[in-house]
Order: sequence, then structure tokens, then C-alpha cells
Amino acid sequence: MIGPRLLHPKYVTIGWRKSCSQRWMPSLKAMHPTNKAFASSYANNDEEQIPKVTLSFRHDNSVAILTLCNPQRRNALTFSMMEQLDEHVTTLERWATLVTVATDGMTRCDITNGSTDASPNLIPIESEIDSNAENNSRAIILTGAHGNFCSGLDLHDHAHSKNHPLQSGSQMNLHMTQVTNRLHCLPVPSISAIDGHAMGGGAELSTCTDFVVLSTSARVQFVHVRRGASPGWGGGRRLVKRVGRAKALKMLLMGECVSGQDEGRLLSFADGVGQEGESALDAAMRLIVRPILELPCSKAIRAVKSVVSAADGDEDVFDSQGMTILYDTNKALAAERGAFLSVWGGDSNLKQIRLTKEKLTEKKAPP
Ligand SMILES: CCC(=O)SCCNC(=O)CCNC(=O)[C@H](O)C(C)(C)COP(=O)(O)OP(=O)(O)OC[C@H]1O[C@@H](n2cnc3c(N)ncnc32)[C@H](O)[C@@H]1OP(=O)(O)O
Repeated sequence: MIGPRLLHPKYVTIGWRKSCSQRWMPSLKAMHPTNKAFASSYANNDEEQIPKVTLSFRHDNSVAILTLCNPQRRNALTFSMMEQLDEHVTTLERWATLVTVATDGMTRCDITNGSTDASPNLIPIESEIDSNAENNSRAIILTGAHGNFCSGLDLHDHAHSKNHPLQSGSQMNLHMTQVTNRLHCLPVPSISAIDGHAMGGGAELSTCTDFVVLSTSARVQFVHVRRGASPGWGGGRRLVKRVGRAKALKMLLMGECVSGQDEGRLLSFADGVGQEGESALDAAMRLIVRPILELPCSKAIRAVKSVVSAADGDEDVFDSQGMTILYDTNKALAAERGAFLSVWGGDSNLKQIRLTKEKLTEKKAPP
């Protein structure tokens, strides 16, 4: 479990990058039903069925696990889940760069265990974040619950949340591009652990981690073009970086599917596949996390990640404070947004989304 020190108001207010919703949509929460009210639209008010993104920690807080959970809809992402993802990424930014030393100008104090009793005026020293040997954050896993990764945008939520700010393609694109790029830029390695379907936006999400591990049930498919759209959650640019131009075009245009059954296609998209019957989470732990946990120094892990991120051009995505996404300097990011906005909400997109929803509903209808 995450320590209480991370919830201390000092960590919440001082110096950290604010969540997307706080930054450019101050009244987002006020405009949308709370999770509780939202829950009432779910069968029997069953807590288990409420769409959510959870964050948990393992191995003495050194491994974080983000789990997408919308069990009735193959973990499709609702607007509320998009907001939760944003909040969790903010927590992970703190977790991975944890301040444990504080000062009141006279004394210095280790507040690793959340104790600020020595002086009420202690202020965390951010310059010591990276030199802090106590920060043992090492890896982040993004996965889905109940045997699926994510079936993209929740089309029912999308249809029924007309007043939600993320209903606007422009806002959804900004929010999801921002959140997924922040996840991609976190200071420790990240892994998508994929069971079952990763479709549309779900496939895009799988590109926002450093590694991808599949179980044999995994199917990753960019179905955007069949829905009259193009990637809108920041996944297009990242897919090209991951697999190269030709394969990215094949996946995006022809819907070429990466399957956990087909090792040949894994070569450039996935970094590993689990054994028959092994969950993607277990496979990710075995193939990527365990070797990382065996490394002697977490600080060196973060140093390597920063070298790779800088070489990859990730630095060009945010301004110098890491606050704002840079469409003016990052042309690929700007082009992806422009392309998405040119098709999302257009006639063809609306028609294909309607047909997809009808198909999903027909499947449910008794013969
Ligand atoms: C950013 C742009 C985007 O993401 S656009 C959205 C792209 N996503 C899609 O088009 C995926 C649509 N879903 C599917 O094709 C199938 O459900 C997939 C994922 C292949 C799973 O098939 P299968 O295992 O047979 O399950 P199923 O179709 O019976 O679905 C189970 C229940 O889940 C629901 N579901 C599924 N996907 C979504 C979705 N994206 N939004 C809302 N609901 C979804 C289905 O309606 C079905 O619900 P129910 O059990 O009939 O009530």
C-alpha cells in the first residue's frame, strides 16, 4: 500500500505537476456526476461493476500496478475512468520522485515515514528528489481486469454523457494525449500487460508504456479507421516509434492485429509473451519486473530511463517545467491532434460508431 506521507498536503500542493483536469478544466468534476451517482446507473449498484481505474503497489512499494476495470464492457474507458487515470498518474509522478528530506531553513529532517513532528514548518526539498536513495520505485504495470486489457472508448458512456467536457473530441484528445504521454515519461520503466482485447483507444493505451507483454489470449487492434477515425489518445506517434512506418501503417489502415498466439508478429510490437495459461500480469512480472527488482540501485534505473526518454525525444513533448504539452514544437503530436479532429465527430465517424453500438446491442439480443 502507498504510505500516508504521499497524501500529506505538502506533497499535494508543492511543486508537482497538476493533473490535466485541474490544469485546464477546473470545474470538470463539478460538471459530471460523482462516481457515486454514476454508480447508480449500474446493475444493482454493485460496487464490483462500477467502472474504475485502480492503483496498487507491490514489492515494498517498488512496483505500481494500474488496473483498468469496467467488467461489463471489456474494460472500455468511461470519461470518469479517464479522470481517474489522470489522478493516478499524478500520484505516480510523486511516487517515482519521492521527497523524503525536508527543511525549515535550520534543520533537515528525514520524513520518509511521514513524520513531520520535528518542526511544523518543514518544507520538502525538491532538489534532493533524485539524490534520494530511499526512493525505491522501480516499475509500473498497466493492465486490465477480468481477462481483457481495454476495448477503447466506452461507446455507451460516450453516448449518454452529453454534458461531460470530455465529450468534446478536442478535450478528450488533449486529456488523453496529456495523460498517456505523462505516463510514458514517468521516471521508471513501464509495461503494458495485455490479456484479451486491446482495441481502438485500448490499443493506443498499450503504446504509452516502455514495454508490452502479451498473454496468449491477447489481441491488439487499432480499429480507428473502421470507426471513421484516426488515433486520438496520443497513440499514433508512439506506434510509429515502436514499430516503424510501414508496420504502423499496416496496423492502422488494415487493422492488422497483434496476437499473443502469433509470435512472428510480436517481433517489433511486443517484448514478450506469456506461457499458455499464464496471465499477462504474471508474465510481465516474470519477464521484465523480476530482473528490474534484482538490480542493485533504483537510482541507476531512473538514470537510464531519463537517458532513453531524452534520446527518444520525449522531452520535446512538455514545456521546461513539464507542465504543458507542446503542440508548437512537437509537430508529430500536433499533426496527430489535427488529423483526429478532422475526422472525429464527422459524418462517417458518427455513422460507424452508431453501427458499432448497434452491433454490440444486437449481439446481446436473444435470437
Ligand atoms: C478512441 C477511439 C475508440 O476507442 S473507438 C471504440 C473502439 N472500440 C470498439 O469499437 C470495440 C467494440 N467492441 C468490440 O468489438 C467487442 O466488444 C470486443 C472488444 C471485440 C469483445 O468482443 P466479445 O468478447 O465478443 O464481447 P462482446 O462484444 O459481447 O462485449 C461484451 C460487452 O461489452 C460491451 N462492450 C464492448 N466494447 C465496448 C465499448 N467499447 N464500449 C461500450 N461497451 C462495450 C458490449 O456491448 C457487451 O455488453 P453487453 O454484455 O451486451 O451488455
